[in-house]
Amino acid sequence: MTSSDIRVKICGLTDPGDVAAAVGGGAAYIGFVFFPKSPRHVAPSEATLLAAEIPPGVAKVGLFVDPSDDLLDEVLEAVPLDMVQLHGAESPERVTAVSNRTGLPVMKAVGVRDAADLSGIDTYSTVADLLLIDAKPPEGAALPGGNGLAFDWALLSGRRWAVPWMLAGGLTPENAAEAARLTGARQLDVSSGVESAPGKKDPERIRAFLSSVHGVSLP
Ligand SMILES: O=C(O)c1ccccc1N[C@@H]1O[C@H](COP(=O)(O)O)[C@@H](O)[C@H]1O
Repeated sequence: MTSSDIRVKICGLTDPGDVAAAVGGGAAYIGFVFFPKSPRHVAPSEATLLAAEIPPGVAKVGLFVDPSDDLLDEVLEAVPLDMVQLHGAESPERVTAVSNRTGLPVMKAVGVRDAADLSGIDTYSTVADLLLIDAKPPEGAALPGGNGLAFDWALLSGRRWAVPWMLAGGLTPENAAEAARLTGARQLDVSSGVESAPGKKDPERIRAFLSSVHGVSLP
């Protein structure tokens, strides 16, 4: 077992006070949601202002769901993103195309409900710079992520991929350390677990999440 600091992404920020809580608490990544159906959606102009509060060394991630090239261009013109997160049904070819178009590292989300879904992770490990292993949304869900739903973490036990990966789905300040220990994840992504209501981040929960994984011993 080694004790190491886990890198955390706080996703779906819409408010400068929440950005300050995330940065002050040691987040490695801040996520902005460019998906109008999400309660965490921000316009490019809003994200520009929030991004200005983020110091170098903390990565600014733009979350997109099956984005058009026009949307990618519009956002990238306004917001100095460091990474693109693709959270829709993008094919491996589309992941490569987005990477080439934006010139940014691409993190591809893969939904997991049961063991049969694990092959999807292998598929994207050859084209994405980072994998985001998230719970599959419930049937008919309005959002493909950000549902506060966890999957069976034991499915990932002992599994490794050729590229770095991040664990997401239903993480909270209460379960994040256990999730990291069980899966070996060295990076975690959280959205609804640090909110007081959908789209309303809670700075206390952001700080609690970040301190809960400090110094966790990993396999
Ligand atoms: O947060 C959203 O609104 C969202 C919308 C569309 C796709 C993904 C979204 N969020 C991502 O979902 C996972 C898990 O979120 P949660 O912690 O279970 O609420 C996370 O990667 C977010 O980046």
